[in-house]
Amino acid sequence: MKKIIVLTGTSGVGKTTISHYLAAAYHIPAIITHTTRPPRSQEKNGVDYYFETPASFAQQDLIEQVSYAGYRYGSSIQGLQQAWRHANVASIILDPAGAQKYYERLGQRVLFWFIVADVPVLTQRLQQRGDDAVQLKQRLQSQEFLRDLQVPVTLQSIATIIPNNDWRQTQQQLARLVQPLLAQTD
Ligand SMILES: Nc1ncnc2c1ncn2[C@@H]1O[C@H](COP(=O)(O)OP(=O)(O)OP(=O)(O)O)[C@@H](O)[C@H]1O
Ligand SMILES: Nc1nc2c(ncn2[C@@H]2O[C@H](COP(=O)(O)O)[C@@H](O)[C@H]2O)c(=O)[nH]1
Repeated sequence: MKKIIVLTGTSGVGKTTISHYLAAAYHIPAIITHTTRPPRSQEKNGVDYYFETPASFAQQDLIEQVSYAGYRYGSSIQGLQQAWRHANVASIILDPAGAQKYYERLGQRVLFWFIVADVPVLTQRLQQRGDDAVQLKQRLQSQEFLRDLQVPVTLQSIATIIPNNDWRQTQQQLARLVQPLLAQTD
């Protein structure tokens, strides 16, 4: 059965880092989603996101879409189909509402991994990542940031919690989770 790892957690917990690691270490492709948010300094169109205008975002064929800290985000059916053409397991980064939608549509195919880290740790990481200071301040105070510190109640029963304070320990937990998954046949 094709599977999708849904990575969720608040800003700066390491979702992108983990999705890149899953791709590099385990050949688990990351599905690229769409956003109207402007790119950060290191981000590239078609790699980190498809960066859209509000008009081009509205033309996408999306499975689900949300507003987060003032911008639109959404994931396309084509992204999922393309990833599953090449691999049995793919990953995607979604907020809790998107994760809930995927679970409703895909049921047992969804592996819901909720990433956590201590707030002082992730705040420092976001500063070091070079996030714009004004935008970072807004984000750390946003209701979405605070909401996404905890597993949504509706997904608690399927959530796997992944602490990401220490990268070596994170890698070890990922290995324990991924190896049996990749060993399963389709
Ligand atoms: N275990 C770790 N140890 C040290 N630094 C880390 C660790 N995990 C992630 N980072 C760093 O923390 C910063 C935030 O990580 P990342 O961009 O992956 O978070 P994110 O959850 O995708 O954030 P956002 O939702 O804001 O895009 C990055 O600079 C990344 O290199
Ligand atoms: N429901 C969806 N959520 C998404 C999608 N792409 C990203 N996200 C989530 O948005 C916030 C903000 O992301 P950032 O890159 O600006 O920090 C974060 O929680 C992501 O998980 C999507 O297509 N659908």
